[in-house]
Amino acid sequence: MSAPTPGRPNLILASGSPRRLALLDQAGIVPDRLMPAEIDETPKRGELPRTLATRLAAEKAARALEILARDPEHRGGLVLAADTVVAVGRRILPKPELVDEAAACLKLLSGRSHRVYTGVALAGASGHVRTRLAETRLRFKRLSREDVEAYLGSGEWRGKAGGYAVQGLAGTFVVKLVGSYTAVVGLPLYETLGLLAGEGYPVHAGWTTRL
Ligand SMILES: Cc1cn([C@H]2C[C@H](O)[C@@H](COP(=O)(O)OP(=O)(O)OP(=O)(O)O)O2)c(=O)[nH]c1=O
Repeated sequence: MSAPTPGRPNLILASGSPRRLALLDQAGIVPDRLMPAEIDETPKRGELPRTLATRLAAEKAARALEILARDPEHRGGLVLAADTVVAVGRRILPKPELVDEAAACLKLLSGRSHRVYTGVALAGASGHVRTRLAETRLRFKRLSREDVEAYLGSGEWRGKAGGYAVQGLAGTFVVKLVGSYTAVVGLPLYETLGLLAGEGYPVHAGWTTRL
């Protein structure tokens, strides 16, 4: 995807999420390759939301590494993955595909505080996986019937953790956000750049003039 820079490790983004790619781009980082990783995202019995987000991020990175290991063209590199979980207390909300599921999420989030946990994982060339977690607390306004109906009609909830996307229309629901906005959208940039820098990735190399 980008011309390789001498001495820079290859970066593989183990994600099919256009938002994660856009967030990396916002940080001036363009991955060399995309390798979405399909894994079972079912929570374990009694698993805490924060544990789930970290575990799934690590599993996505490990799964992409496994696939890459079978590719003779692949010469090591860093594999980055993330997972976002929305929770009210210990209750983990789904990524709705059906309108009824999305309506149930909005009902639960209306007028309340909830937390968004985004785990980010970076597998180094040796296969060792490091993880970081960003926890963000949000409070939504009390949603009116019109809010809910209009939002459900927008379709923006589909496939999003908790049935909303803060970067879209649901941004109008947020009364308060404490933590990382980029983590809510899907990739915590502070934590991600920390992991990349720790593996020797030149995180500022793409910070050229942008006018
Ligand atoms: C809460 C919230 C989630 N989301 C999205 C981010 C993620 O794409 C999705 C959570 O699902 P994830 O399972 O974290 O990610 P994904 O399956 O979409 O992508 P991949 O595993 O290939 O990386 O919800 C938003 O876009 N905005 C938000 O405000």
